[in-house]
Amino acid sequence: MDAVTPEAARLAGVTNSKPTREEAEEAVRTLIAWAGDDPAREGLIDTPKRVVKAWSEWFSGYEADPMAALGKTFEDVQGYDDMVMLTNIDVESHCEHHLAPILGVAHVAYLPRKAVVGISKIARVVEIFSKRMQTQETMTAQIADALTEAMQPLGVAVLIDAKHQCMTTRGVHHPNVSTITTTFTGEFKTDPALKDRFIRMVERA
Ligand SMILES: Nc1nc2c(ncn2[C@@H]2O[C@H](COP(=O)(O)OP(=O)(O)OP(=O)(O)O)[C@@H](O)[C@H]2O)c(=O)[nH]1
Ligand SMILES: [Zn+2]
Repeated sequence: MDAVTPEAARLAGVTNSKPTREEAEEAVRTLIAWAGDDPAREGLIDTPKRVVKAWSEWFSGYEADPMAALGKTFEDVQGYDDMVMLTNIDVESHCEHHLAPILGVAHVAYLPRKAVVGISKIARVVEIFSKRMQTQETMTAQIADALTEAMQPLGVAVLIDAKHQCMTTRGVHHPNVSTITTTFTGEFKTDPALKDRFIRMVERA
């Protein structure tokens, strides 16, 4: 994570440069000491380096632009005009309140107006938004917004079903609770039969 993209800066509301890798590693040493261990002991000596590297994977979504991922659309689909749906897209995110993992799946559908996108790009968009500090509600809405902006479809449906480790491994400690969030736009909002079809597909996914 060496550069802050304009997209990331806008989202974070910052324009100043980010801390150096060395400063980030020093912050990890501080947290290790605060937790009660010795950051200088052999087993922990390389941990700050590893943690910073892991963070650049877990938060790689600040570097990526979802609209660039959705930049290429196709119109030659032989008149195909029904719902396109991807189920069980893995979601590996972190809650913005505790930086604890959010693990689950996203189900995403859209009703094309004209343009469609490569199906892998939908999974990429889920990944880009999930690899940021998030709330599940924001992530759900952002995925729907990005697809709407890129394709101007007749409607979008997004359902995320996830477990928040801030709730399952600490705090209120309910290990079995799942959180489900949905965003429906356009015809998914106005046509109950279409929304029902989406829900039924999710149930059998
Ligand atoms: N709405 C929403 N809440 C979330 C999400 N991720 C975590 N939270 C909640 O954010 C809240 C933060 O509450 P606070 O009272 O500020 O923090 P806390 O003292 O750590 O709360 P507890 O988790 O209840 O121990 C908690 O209720 C979390 O369950 C999310 O994606 N969406
Ligand atoms: Zn949390």
